Order: sequence, then C-alpha cells, then structure tokens
Amino acid sequence: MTKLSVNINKIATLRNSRGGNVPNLLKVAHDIEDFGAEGITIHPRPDERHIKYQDARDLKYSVRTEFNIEGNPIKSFMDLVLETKPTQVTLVPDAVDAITSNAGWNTIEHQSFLQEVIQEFQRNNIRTSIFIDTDAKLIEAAAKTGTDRIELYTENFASEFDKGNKNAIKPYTEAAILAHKLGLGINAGHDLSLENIQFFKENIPNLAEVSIGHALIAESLYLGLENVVKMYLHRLK
Ligand SMILES: CC(=O)[C@@H](O)[C@H](O)COP(=O)(O)O
Ligand SMILES: NCC(=O)COP(=O)(O)O
Repeated sequence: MTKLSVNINKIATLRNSRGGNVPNLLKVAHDIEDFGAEGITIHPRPDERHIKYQDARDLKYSVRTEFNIEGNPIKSFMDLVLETKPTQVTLVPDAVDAITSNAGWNTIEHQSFLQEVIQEFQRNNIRTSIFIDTDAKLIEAAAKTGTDRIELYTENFASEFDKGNKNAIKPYTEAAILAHKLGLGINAGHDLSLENIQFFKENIPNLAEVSIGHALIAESLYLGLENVVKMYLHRLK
C-alpha cells in the first residue's frame, strides 16, 4: 500500500498573502486527514515564504497521521525538526533562493555529512528520507548513509509523461528495484498529479509514500479538496 501525504505549503502561501489566518492551516490539515490522507507534509523554507517555523510547532500537536517535514538540514532546520519530532524528516538540498526543490542530493559528495545528520535524527526516533535522483551510484551511496528511505525526485518523470514519453518511468522503476534490494524504503514526490500518479504507482514496486502538494491544491480549485484527496487514494490502491 502506498500512503498519500499531502503537502500543505500552498495552503500557507494563500494564508500568508493576506497576513491573517485564512485559510486556517491546522483546520485544512485536519480536514485532509478526515478525507483519508495518511500523512501531512510541510517544507518550511528559511525565508518562511509559505510554511512558518511556528506552523511546524503547531502542527506537531494536531497532526494525527504521519507528519513529514522536508528541508535542507541547516542548523535552524535541524533544531526545528529535533524540537517537533515528526514521524519523518526528508532531507532536500535546496538553495535558500530556490523557487522550489530542483535537485536531489549528491550522496557521494555529501555522504559523511548526511550520515551524521541522519544519525542525529534517528537517535531521536525520527525516520529519515533523502531526496534523490535515479542514478544507481547515488542510490548505493544513499544506502551507505544509513537512511531509512529515499524520496525519488519525480520532476523529470512528470514533465516527460506530460509530453507523452512513458519511457521516462524506466529509470525510476530501476532505481526502486535497486533501493529495495539495498534495504531502503521508497518514497516519491515533486510534480505528481492526478494525471500521472496511477501510471507512476503501477510501475514503481514497493512504493511506500508519495507526497503531493502543488498539483493537488490546484486540482482542488476545480474539483474540491475532499474529492481530490479521494481521487488520489483511489489511484494509489
Ligand atoms: C521536496 C520537494 O519535492 C518539493 O516539492 C517541495 O516540498 C515543494 O516545495 P514548494 O512548495 O516550496 O515548491
Ligand atoms: N516531496 C514532494 C512534495 O512534498 C510535494 O511536491 P509538489 O507536489 O508540490 O511538487
């Protein structure tokens, strides 16, 4: 079974645009869980342009499913995660000024750094995941860091699928097979949508979790949040 973790960054973007508390992030997260999602994901960025560090502290007490916090393990992020103790931390090597996450880890170059931070999180009973591309050597190096899981960075798959290139799934299938052999759990995310999720799920063995935000919130403008969450759950069965 593949769990759906809904990324609520865009709800915070909308809220922040007026400076008040509409929409209420905690209520939306609560409702998303009631609609059947098995997790809530946030990606607090250092400039707090959407999720604020305080949101992570507040959500810690209200999320009833799996709580996943994503980000680059700079000191302030590490402190926040160690304070809030989510179910999972997903490490993403994003630059401060990146519009969105745009690359996976070079797990060869950063192996000992990743090993250190992963140990720190695991000592605190926080499951770890590393955002990564499909290259076999990077996945082998990820296994050496001791991480529990990897998150396959699916932007390339999504954009190729959109152009009709279904072969773009191949490196992801191979990466998932290798990761499973190496004992790694497999997550995936970035630009997954109602259009591509079923094909992705059908071709990725042992897919534990997908985190989806941008498309899911955009689709909800037309179809409604409850419907959309249920449509994803149906496609992930
Ligand atoms: C880690 C990842 O894949 C991202 O998709 C991210 O969580 C989205 O962040 P933004 O909402 O800031 O684009
Ligand atoms: N880890 C990926 C994520 O949380 C959501 O990415 P996106 O659906 O907003 O591209």
